[in-house]
Amino acid sequence: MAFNSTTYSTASSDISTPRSSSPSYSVNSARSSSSSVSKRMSISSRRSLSQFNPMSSVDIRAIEAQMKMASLDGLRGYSQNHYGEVQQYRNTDYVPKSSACGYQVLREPLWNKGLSFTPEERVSKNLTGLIPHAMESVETQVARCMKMINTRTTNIDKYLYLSSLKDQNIDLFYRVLIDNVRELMPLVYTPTIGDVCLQYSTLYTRPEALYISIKQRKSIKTILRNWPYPSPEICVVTDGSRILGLGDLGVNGVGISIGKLALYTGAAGIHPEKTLPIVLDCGTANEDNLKDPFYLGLRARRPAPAVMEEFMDEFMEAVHEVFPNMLVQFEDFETEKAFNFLERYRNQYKCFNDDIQGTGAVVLGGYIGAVNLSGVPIEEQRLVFMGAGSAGVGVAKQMVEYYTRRGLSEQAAKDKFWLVDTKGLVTLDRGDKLAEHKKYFARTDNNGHQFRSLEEVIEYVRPSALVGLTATFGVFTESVVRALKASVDAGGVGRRPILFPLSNPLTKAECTFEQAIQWTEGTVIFASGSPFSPISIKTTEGAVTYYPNQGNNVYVFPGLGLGAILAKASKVTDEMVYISASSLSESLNAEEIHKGLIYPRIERVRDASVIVAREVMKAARREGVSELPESQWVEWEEWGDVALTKWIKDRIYDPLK
Ligand SMILES: O=C([O-])CC(=O)C(=O)O
Ligand SMILES: [Mg+2]
Repeated sequence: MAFNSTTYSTASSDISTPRSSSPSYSVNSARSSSSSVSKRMSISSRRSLSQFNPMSSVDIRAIEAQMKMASLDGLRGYSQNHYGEVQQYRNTDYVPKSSACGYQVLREPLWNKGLSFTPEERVSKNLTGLIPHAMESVETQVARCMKMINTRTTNIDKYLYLSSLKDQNIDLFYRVLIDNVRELMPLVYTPTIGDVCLQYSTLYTRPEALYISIKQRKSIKTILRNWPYPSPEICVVTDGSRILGLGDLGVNGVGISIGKLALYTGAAGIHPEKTLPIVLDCGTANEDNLKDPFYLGLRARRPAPAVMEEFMDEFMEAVHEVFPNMLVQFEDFETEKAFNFLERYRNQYKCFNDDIQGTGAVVLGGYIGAVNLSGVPIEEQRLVFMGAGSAGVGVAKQMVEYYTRRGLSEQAAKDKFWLVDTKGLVTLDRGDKLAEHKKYFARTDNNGHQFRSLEEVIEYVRPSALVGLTATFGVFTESVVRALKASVDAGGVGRRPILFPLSNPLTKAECTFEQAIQWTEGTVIFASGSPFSPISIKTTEGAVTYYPNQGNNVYVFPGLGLGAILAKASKVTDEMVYISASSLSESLNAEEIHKGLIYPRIERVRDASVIVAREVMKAARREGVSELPESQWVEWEEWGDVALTKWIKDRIYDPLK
């Protein structure tokens, strides 16, 4: 493979006044020609600075003053709390005054441009000799990274390579991720991130998040102010108590906050400087962690719920005070806490819960498409949910909303759902103390009969769709899936069963794609939480390829967050969440619809996020929670979606382009 490359010579001794004399260099590629490179740079610098304005109202004069201070103070300013503000100049004409500063440019992941620095920048930033001579196109650098990833044999090693790239050159990391999302998303996110969380204490080399321990609860504001970047706008916070389907991982759960935020940037273009991963370290019930000599968290049991609630109140207040614009995404809190905190804070702060609302919306988004493909009319849809935790109940509630918007009464909509947990069908008269969040869906029409197994429930309900959110591998057995197919077949020829084994990571999926295809003779409409590969089956008429769908909340939370931020929403309303689902279902292109997919291909996740963000923004405005000026909305109303879409696209991060 031949890559574009540029050679040049610029010894600083050749050039006494860098800005007035041009270095000599020869260029092999039109794309990398000096004038086009520097032109591109200056355009991207301007764009990059202006990107901040709508999202954080940066005061340019304050920045200029800060720049002066930074260049006067040299590296001293860098180590202070507010050095992050200096970083906002990385794409402006900020010129470090000493070669030590030049070295610092290479050491700061948000400034480092790897081998993309132009000859002029190498001189003006005192980089000459500090990096290899070659000036490479972005494509070449991305190809090198992919080669390095592909030479590693384990997914954890691939993850570690990517993580260290992120630590050195953020722009390149995101370019590599965005351009290779199908291959790399499973590494920076589920399923690999699950293994990373399991081993986080051992893999740890450097901090990447805020670690707020319950022992430091009086210092939360100070800790938040220690974050180096000045005005983050989105944080993903977990207490590690239910990481994916892996249970309580304590402080090691921080990997999920880091992974989700990588996707806020990769899948929706929120600038990396605006993202803040947080773990609340409140101890753990995980014995393995408590015994592990490398464990990095508090070696204590989790506090009583009331104490946790006080701590959470303090955290939310502190975030609001230190970063008033912050959108808080709750992630992987165990079920009771997840529901409690969402209810407690949703009207007071800008926040949402990804497992209840994000998963709810993404599954609804896919279900809308699946119903159309299934041939089972809406009136005949009957859904069994295996798993009645935060995700199960969150998904079912979004679907109730879908049905009420189609004219059903709330009761009739609710009656379409049968939730099953480890004790069997959730009924009001089951005789155990039902958790609060399960009561809404508890059946009362069971005539005193209790159904203890999933098979019994399927036999009784004869559903059209089966959704799994149990965090238990293999719960959808052959007999369960065949019974689902039989009940759908009984309704008429050509009908297709909907089967969503959604638990993460892959080791927790309720069944595999291959099993689902085999047990339904290929008729299944399938979506899983973590990605399965397509399957080719040889038939007498040649090979048939079946494509799975990934019903993961990555199709929702980045766009929902981007929309809430750009709309300057004061809170995230139910309508905004619902719209994220319905707009997702409308984001497929003709090719995807033709292929029978129910989600856009993952390569198009950024396109889908823009659509979701746009519709979420409009919903925020309808709901009266957008704090954007009215004149702006009036203008968009005149120009329609095209103008708003362009406005969003102009604000999203697309590195090294
Ligand atoms: O992280 C994911 O892949 C989806 C999710 O929120 C979960 O499983 O808790
Ligand atoms: Mg989650």
